[in-house]
Amino acid sequence: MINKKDIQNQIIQAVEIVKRENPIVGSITNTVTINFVANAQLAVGGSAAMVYLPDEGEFLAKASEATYINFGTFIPLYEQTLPRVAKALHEVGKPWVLDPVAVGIGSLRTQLLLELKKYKPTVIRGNASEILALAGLWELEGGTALSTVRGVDSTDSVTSAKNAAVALAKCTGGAVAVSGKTDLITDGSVIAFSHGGSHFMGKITGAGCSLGGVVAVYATATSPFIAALTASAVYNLAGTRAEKKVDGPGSFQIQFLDELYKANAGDIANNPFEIEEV
Ligand SMILES: Nc1ncnc2c1ncn2[C@@H]1O[C@H](COP(=O)(O)OP(=O)(O)OP(=O)(O)O)[C@@H](O)[C@H]1O
Ligand SMILES: Cc1ncsc1CCO
Ligand SMILES: [Mg+2]
Repeated sequence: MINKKDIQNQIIQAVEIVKRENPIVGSITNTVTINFVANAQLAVGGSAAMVYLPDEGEFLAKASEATYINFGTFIPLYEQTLPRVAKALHEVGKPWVLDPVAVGIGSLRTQLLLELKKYKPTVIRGNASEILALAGLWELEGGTALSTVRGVDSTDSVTSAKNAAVALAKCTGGAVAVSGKTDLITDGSVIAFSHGGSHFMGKITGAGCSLGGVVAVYATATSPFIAALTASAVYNLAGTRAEKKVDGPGSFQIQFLDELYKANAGDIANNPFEIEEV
């Protein structure tokens, strides 16, 4: 039986370990939101390091405690960097988070996302359209054709990606997090729905990218499922709190970072969520 209190205790532990240990997390992420990703990782207690080059990525894969790989602004160099880094992570058994941004919009991006399947990302994080399309690309149940993706923003509901998320989690043995108005997090046998956040999160770029970076920070301290749930919970809590203090997306982004920093372990664990068994 899944026990909500037990999950909340694990969230508290993860938050406190991260704040105490300041774990180093390497990222290969898009140029649009790279600064926001690093700032969010620092705000929750992590230490950020961003790279592009293959050998530097391999170095960080081993030297850092977790890694974040985001496909946002794709460049040809990644044809070398990403498989080498994912292979290194798989071999040393370090946790890593995959954000398959805009899966399906180009052939190299598609080819590399197919290639990464065998390195089993610890957590896959994306919006509903990306989770549906990645499951389709990996030929899993619940997936859709790649051609449904139009860009980096979601056109599908979180609940429509439920079967795809479960299938992806069963395929990797890790966790999958689908973001939207309500976030869905699963390890393939349990599903959590995390509530809160703000409509302003869809009006700033990088809420999802930075969420992925923060999942990687928590993945240094706990299981893939708890890491993804903890990150969603602190995002939803900080989003709810920030919205009350601002009147537009510019000030929201600044206030959101402050609220990420100020959120304490107990409040994060108490952010509303429910669980169900698959
Ligand atoms: N309408 C909304 N209401 C509440 N929270 C939201 C809303 N839209 C997004 N969020 C929150 O914003 C965060 C990012 O989710 P989103 O689905 O926007 O990611 P994304 O599309 O990958 O973003 P990006 O690619 O711009 O980084 C999550 O924590 C999610 O809960
Ligand atoms: C807007 C945008 N374009 C490529 S990556 C990115 C950041 C959100 O995914
Ligand atoms: Mg995204």
